[in-house]
Amino acid sequence: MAIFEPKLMEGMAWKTWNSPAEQAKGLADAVADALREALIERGRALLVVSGGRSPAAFLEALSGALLDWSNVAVSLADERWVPESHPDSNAGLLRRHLFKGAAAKARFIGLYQPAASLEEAADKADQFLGELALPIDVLVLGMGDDGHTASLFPSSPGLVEALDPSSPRRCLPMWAPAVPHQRLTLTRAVLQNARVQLLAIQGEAKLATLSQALSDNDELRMPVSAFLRLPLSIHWCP
Ligand SMILES: O=C1O[C@H](COP(=O)(O)O)[C@@H](O)[C@H](O)[C@H]1O
Repeated sequence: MAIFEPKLMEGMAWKTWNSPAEQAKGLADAVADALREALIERGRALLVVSGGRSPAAFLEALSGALLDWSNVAVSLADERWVPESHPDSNAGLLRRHLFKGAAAKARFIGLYQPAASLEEAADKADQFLGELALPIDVLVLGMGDDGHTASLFPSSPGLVEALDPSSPRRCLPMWAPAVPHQRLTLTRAVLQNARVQLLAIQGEAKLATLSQALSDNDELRMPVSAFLRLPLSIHWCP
């Protein structure tokens, strides 16, 4: 199969894996190495991962990594506004696939907050996320077919504020076109300073979306564009 690799900014890294299983293992190795480096340099590490369907195998592989999980804090790039017991909860995804064995010792700082409205939940999450020792050491982003990343959705009210690189907000409410519509996202201001930035995508449709985002460079139409620069490494598999 001829693999088409999109034209990247000079220095940005690209890795093609043969299968989702190889991608999951390779990504988990890269993340574990970066966490080990942070633990050596700072004695602690902050990992932020994405939700959705595709990260399950990667999270499983990462849960087996040999590292000092008791000094690792884990948070989410975005969350659906549902409690952890809900099947769509990203926190629930982490509980099922990452926080097992030694990785259960990691400290989880989630985004979900019960509240009367999504806006109030985002305000509460924003306060609570003050506990994060920023900057993020390792960030693993995903991407939807519409070019959203985290829960930075092209059609959502509040997107301009969430993409403001100097916003004082850590978390904002967002509206997704797919259920569950109500989302909480980390803002670009927090995400953009991650020391190690990885984007994991699978399939030809996402490759086409990524190529479009790289050529258009229009953050409001495809918010992933905001992150398509150094130090991002992109991991793709068919
Ligand atoms: O809704 C979401 O979708 C994207 C992509 O998810 P995937 O399962 O198609 O890889 C994800 O990155 C984002 O965190 C999530 O909330």
